[in-house]
Amino acid sequence: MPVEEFVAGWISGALGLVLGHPFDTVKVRLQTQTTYRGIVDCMVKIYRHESLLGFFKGMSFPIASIALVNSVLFGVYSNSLLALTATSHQERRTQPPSYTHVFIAGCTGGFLQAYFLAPFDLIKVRLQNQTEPRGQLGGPPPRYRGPMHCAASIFQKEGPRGLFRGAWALTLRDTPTLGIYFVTYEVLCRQYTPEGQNPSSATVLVAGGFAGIASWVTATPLDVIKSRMQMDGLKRRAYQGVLDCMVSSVRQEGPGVFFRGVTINSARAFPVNAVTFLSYEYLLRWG
Ligand SMILES: CN(C)C(=N)NCCC[C@H](N)C(=O)O
Repeated sequence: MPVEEFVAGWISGALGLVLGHPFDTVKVRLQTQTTYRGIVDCMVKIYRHESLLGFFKGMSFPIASIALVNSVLFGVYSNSLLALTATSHQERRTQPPSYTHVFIAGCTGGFLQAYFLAPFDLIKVRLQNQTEPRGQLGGPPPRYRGPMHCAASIFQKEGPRGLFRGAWALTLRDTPTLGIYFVTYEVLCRQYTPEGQNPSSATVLVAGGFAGIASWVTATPLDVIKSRMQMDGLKRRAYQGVLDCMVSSVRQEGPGVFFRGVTINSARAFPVNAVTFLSYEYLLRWG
């Protein structure tokens, strides 16, 4: 099993993550809180009340976990393609796999990474939703003092299963959309690359960016539900499950609720995934 795919997935994911985290914080707030009038209002309020640091809340855990999560995604994707087509990463330029195989391998990667991602994503979302400024004297203390405290208090109150709150919605979000992610990337790379050659850096950047947008636009409805399920139960339980969360969100806020955060999700997705794919391709070519 080629391990370089896992290492390349880890490093490229970490680079993308740092770049996209401020956008991610704005997206999570828009999806789960009703106090913001839009992207700009949300950014201004975060900056005023919580300073620049407010945009980076909850980032340390994803950084620590990206090694595991992205290497599972890219490693499982590439090794599934190897199992389906018997071609390595290098051989795939001369013998390109079918889009059906790319889709199946992407879905497999997405399905497996969701279980590794679930507890880390839960902690990230809980910390991103804390609006208290850091270290302000006299103000109410935040519920969670940091990622470890957050993990420990969820574990204490709800047991190990509590750490997987929202995992089902996350799996439903990531399985098909990671198939779409890798298919979009492959279609665009093949479209703009002469046969048998490696795609140029510009092609990789554009294909990676659009793969990010296509997958996040289709992922947004379940992303909203996932974030709401993860925030549920802090005060009282509002939802019985994924379906109940969908129905009551639509009843209360209309069908537009499924596209809450789609603009910021797409704006974040382009640079994050352009950088992720560029570094992934280069690491594998040098490796
Ligand atoms: C639509 N989904 C869930 C994805 N495309 N997931 C792949 C993640 C890529 C990158 N770390 C990101 O956060 O955009």
